[in-house]
Parts: sequence; C-alpha cells; structure tokens
Amino acid sequence: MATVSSPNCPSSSSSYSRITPSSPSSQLLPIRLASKQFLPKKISLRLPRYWNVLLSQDVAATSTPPASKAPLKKLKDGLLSTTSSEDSRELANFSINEKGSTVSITVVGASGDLAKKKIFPALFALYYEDCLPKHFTVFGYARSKMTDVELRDMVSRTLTCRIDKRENCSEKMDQFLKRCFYHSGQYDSEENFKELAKKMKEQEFEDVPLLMQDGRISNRLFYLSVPPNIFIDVVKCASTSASSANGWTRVIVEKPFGRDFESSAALTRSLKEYLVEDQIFRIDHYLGKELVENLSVLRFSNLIFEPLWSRQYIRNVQFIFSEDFGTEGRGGYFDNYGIIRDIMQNHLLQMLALFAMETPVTLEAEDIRNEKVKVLRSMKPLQLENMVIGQYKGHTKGGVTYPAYTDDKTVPKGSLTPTFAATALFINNARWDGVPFLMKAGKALHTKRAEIRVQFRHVPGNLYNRSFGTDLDRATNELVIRVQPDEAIYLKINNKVPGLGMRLDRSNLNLHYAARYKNEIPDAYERLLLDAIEGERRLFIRSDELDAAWSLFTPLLKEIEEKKIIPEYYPYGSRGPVGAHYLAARYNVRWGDISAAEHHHE
Ligand SMILES: NC(=O)C1=CN([C@@H]2O[C@H](COP(=O)(O)OP(=O)(O)OC[C@H]3O[C@@H](n4cnc5c(N)ncnc54)[C@H](OP(=O)(O)O)[C@@H]3O)[C@@H](O)[C@H]2O)C=CC1
Ligand SMILES: O=C1O[C@H](COP(=O)(O)O)[C@@H](O)[C@H](O)[C@H]1O
Repeated sequence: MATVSSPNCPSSSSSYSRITPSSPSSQLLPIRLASKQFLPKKISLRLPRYWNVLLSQDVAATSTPPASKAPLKKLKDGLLSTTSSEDSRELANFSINEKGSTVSITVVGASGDLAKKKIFPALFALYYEDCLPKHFTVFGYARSKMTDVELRDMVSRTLTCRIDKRENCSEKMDQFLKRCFYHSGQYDSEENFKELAKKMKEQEFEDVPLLMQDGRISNRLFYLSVPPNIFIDVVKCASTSASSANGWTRVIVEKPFGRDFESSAALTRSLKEYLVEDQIFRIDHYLGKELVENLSVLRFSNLIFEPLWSRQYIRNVQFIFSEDFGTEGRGGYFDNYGIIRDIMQNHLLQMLALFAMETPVTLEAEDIRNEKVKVLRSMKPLQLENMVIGQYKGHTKGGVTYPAYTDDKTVPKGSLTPTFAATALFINNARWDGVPFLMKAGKALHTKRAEIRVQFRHVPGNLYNRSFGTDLDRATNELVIRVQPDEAIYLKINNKVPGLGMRLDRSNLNLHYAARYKNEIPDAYERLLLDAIEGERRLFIRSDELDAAWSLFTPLLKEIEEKKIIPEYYPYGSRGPVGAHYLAARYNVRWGDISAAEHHHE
C-alpha cells in the first residue's frame, strides 16, 4: 500500500518524504511468490496503471500489457482473460487502486493496559482525522473472553474526541466501533490464529464483488501489546496462520526488547525466523513525540542553531525525565528492568542520538538511522563512577503517606532495583569530544517532565562579566526543549532591564506551543501507528541501533547487578538523590531543571 493520503490527514506524506513515491503513470503492484511463511510473499515492481490486478509471477514474466483497457478476469489458475459485459459493468464500478486495499490491525493483548490507554484511542484519533485507509478493520485478540460488543464497550470507555474540531464525535465513535471486532485465543495456538484470520478475511472482502476478490490487497498489522515473553509465540502463530496472502504483514513490537545485549540479540534472531527486518517495527514512543520530531527541524532548518551544535559552543547537554508517581501497579514488570533499562537505554538514548547525529544525507529512514547508529557506536563505554542510582522510599507529607518502592507487593523485599539514575556519557568524535551528555531519569520525584537542555559556553571576554558577579553560569545561554508537559522551546538570553540604569536580566525567547498553536498535539502513538501503516520506518528502531544501544549499557548494568550496588534512597516526591548533583559537579555542570534561575521562570 502506498501512503494513506486524505485531505484531512495532515500528518501523512506531506510532512516528510515517504518511501514509495509514485509517478502518475505507475504504481506498485505486488507479485506473489510461493511461500507459506511471513517472509515476503511478493515483490513489488513498478508497472503501468492498466495492469492493475494482482498478477501471478508467471504472468508478469511472460505477458505483454493487454491491448485494450477491458476489465480483466482472474481465472482459477491465476491467468487472465477478458470478461463478459455483465462482469465488466460490475468491475467498472470497482476500481482496484488505493481504495481496493484493506488494512486489518490486530491489537494482540487487547485486554491490557497499553491497548486500552494508548492503542485504541490512537486508532480512533487517526480514524477521526481520516488518516486510516478507507477499508480498515481493528481486531482485538487476547485470552480473556469477550464478545465484539464487550470489546466495543471496553474501547468506548477510553475514547475521547481530543481533537480541536469535535463535531460529529459520537457519530465517528459509533462508526469506528463498528469496525472493531474481538477474537479470544491463546497466544501460542495456530488454530486460534487461523480462526482470527478467517474473521479478518470476512471483513477484508466484505464489500468486494466476488469476481474481484483476488484483486483486493489485504494488508495486516499486528501490534504486540503483550509481555515480551509472549512475543515469539505470537509472531510464530501469526506468521504461519494469519499473515496476509497478497499484501504486506507488519508487526509492531513494544519494548522491552530484551534486558541486555544477549537477550535482545536472541529476541531479534527469533523474530527473524518469521519476519524480515523490514516487517519489524520496534516502537520507542518517545520518537513519536511532537518535540522529539521537531528536534531535527530545529537543528537542520535554522541557520542559527546548526553552526553552534558542537563542542565549540556547547558546554553540556542534559536529557531529563521525571515522573511524579511511582511504579504502583507495575512493580512486577519494573523490578526486572529498573529505570536504566526502562527509560535511559531507550527513550533518553534515542533523543541523544537524534540530537547528536551528523546531518543525514536525506530524510529517508535508512539515512537517519545510519547516522543514529554512528553516534551510538561512537560513545565511550559507560563508567560505574559516572553513574548514580537511587530508589524511592516512603514519605509522609501534608498528612498523606506515599509508599516506598519496596512496599509494592509485587516487588521482592530488599530489591535493589533503581527507580532513579543519573549518568554522564561522552561521544568520541570530532564534533562532541569532551562534551558531557548528562542523563537523569526517575520515578516518584517532585514533578513530571521530559526535556533536553543545552547549556552553551560562557561568552569569552564578556564585557558585562561584572554584572553577573562570579557566577558565570547565571549568564549562560540555555536552550530548553520541553518535550512534556506543556510543550515549549525556549532560549535563555541576557538582556538589559529597561530604564536609565544598566542592570542585566535573563529572559526566555519562548515558543510555547499552547500559545502558538490552537491544535492539540497528537499522541505519540498516533504518529507511530500511522507510520507503521504507511511503511515509514524512520521513527522505529533498526536492529543494529538496538544492538549499539545495548552494547553501551550492558556492561554497566551487569556491573551494577554483580556488585549489588546499593541505591541512594530518596523520599517519594523529592528532587532525587543528592549524588546526582555531585556527578554533575564533577563535570562543572548544574542540572538546569533545579537551578535557581529555572525556578524563577517556572
Ligand atoms: N502499559 C504501559 O504504559 C506500557 C507498556 N509497554 C509494553 O507494552 C506491552 C503491553 O503492556 P501492558 O498492556 O501494560 O501489559 P499487560 O500486563 O496489561 O498485558 C497485556 C495483556 O497480555 C496478557 N498477559 C498479561 N500477562 C500475561 C502472561 N503472563 N501470560 C500470557 N498473557 C499475559 C493479558 O491478556 P489476557 O489475559 O486477556 O490474554 C493482558 O491483558 C508490554 O510489552 C509492556 O512492556 C511499553 C510502554 C508502556
Ligand atoms: O516506556 C515507558 O514510558 C512511560 C512514560 O511515558 P510518557 O509518554 O508518559 O512519558 C513510563 O511511565 C514507563 O515506565 C515506561 O515503561
């Protein structure tokens, strides 16, 4: 399938180059190859539009294009002949082009938290914005017993019309829910997946004249919203029993992608028994966030930033993630991973790679991912002395008692799993040599935020030094990219306080999204789901990127675990362990989010 273009769907194709540009006189037609597996069953050739039926490989190899544009009839052996006039009339009304393909989206683990919280609402938002293909169906799949009506009821409770133009929201919801179906089954049962495939087929061909059924291309997307130990079972069953016969089959995989280099590589190997790399969409939802998307635009389309983007002008860069709630309810999952694997090795490192990469040759997925891999592979090995870990402890404030991490019944007593970590990373290349990239991530802190802070060097020979006293940091320019909440990009500059005297002040040049743009910002999952449907891989993690990310963190994670490093305990709702300040101070850095100046502006 090409792009999902709709006049109301601004995020498709227009925002960046897509992978399958089509000329007016040609389109991609799939040619079927014999295979019973997920592995590509078809190759795509660029053929004239009037060959717009699914051709068997033999036909493609030997036939010349039909002399007339008379509709074609596909015989049982896959060869073509012209049709009767009655058939012609029927077929003339049904042109096989973009409208003639379908997409079935199966949410595996539909009864779970992520499906309810993020995936179904994102699919609805895409539907509301006319971003889904005309013929789409959503299937929920899980072991829980549910009818279609019960699934719709469950989904409807999470749907909101978050979009600015909210007209017809309830009608749209009803229409969307009618396209949602449920199938209950085991994750390792090929039989159950065959039943699912049968239901899919019924929907895929629901409105197609019998004669044209072989001409309709049915694409299938599976979203693995299940715990990782089930991934391979699902992929195996979906591959053998529910993959598309004539279109694409893609699988979105949720993190965690293993818990170290070895387990991640083993997962990739197992996935590749059933899928080729291009079918695997490893999601890191931070890459779908609006301001992370904007990072490259900021850098590469503004003359004022890119020339400053190096060790020459940048003193340090900070990637900060904090949540003001603990792991309540997810302790069982979290304890096996900890904050370094949960946030740093993926979300923060991905932002770092995008921030620090060289200019890609184009905006094509492979060009961008090549540059990200290069940065990741240029990083110096992480050092234990550059890592601070913490864990939250219980705390009572204003009569309210907040639990310790280990109060969670699903967390083993005495667990040393970090809920906070701060580290300093270095990139061993000409652009970034010696610049500390600091990361800090924590749960149960005083605030919820995710941001990138770029602290520039002091102005050499600054004429106004006297006005800042000895604390030159107070005069440092700082660029803040606030990913969430309340998205903003602001630059701290020094200026004169108006009046007859000469007093200096620090102010923000502020692009505050809520003030600048009326439209609500789409959820990251919307962008990523749309990209997966369109086959756009730019925001998904390639296997070599994943390998590089794990190579960086695995030795340190092992060292922390083998040495049983005791985390620094910090009270629930606090600013985290003081060790993080000592770490920053070692590199002559102050965390931007807790400096006095920041409070002044908050
Ligand atoms: N929730 C979140 O915010 C985030 C989740 N993720 C990842 O997304 C995926 C799904 O997350 P989430 O929805 O929270 O997961 P859940 O724990 O809610 O599991 C999803 C579904 O999988 C089935 N399931 C759960 N445990 C098992 C088990 N041990 N054996 C077999 N089936 C099981 C259940 O369905 P049933 O019993 O009906 O079969 C459940 O409803 C995970 O990989 C998670 O790491 C990633 C980022 C954030
Ligand atoms: O991947 C994860 O992300 C969430 C935070 O995501 P956000 O979009 O709400 O910022 C985090 O809570 C969770 O622990 C982690 O697994």
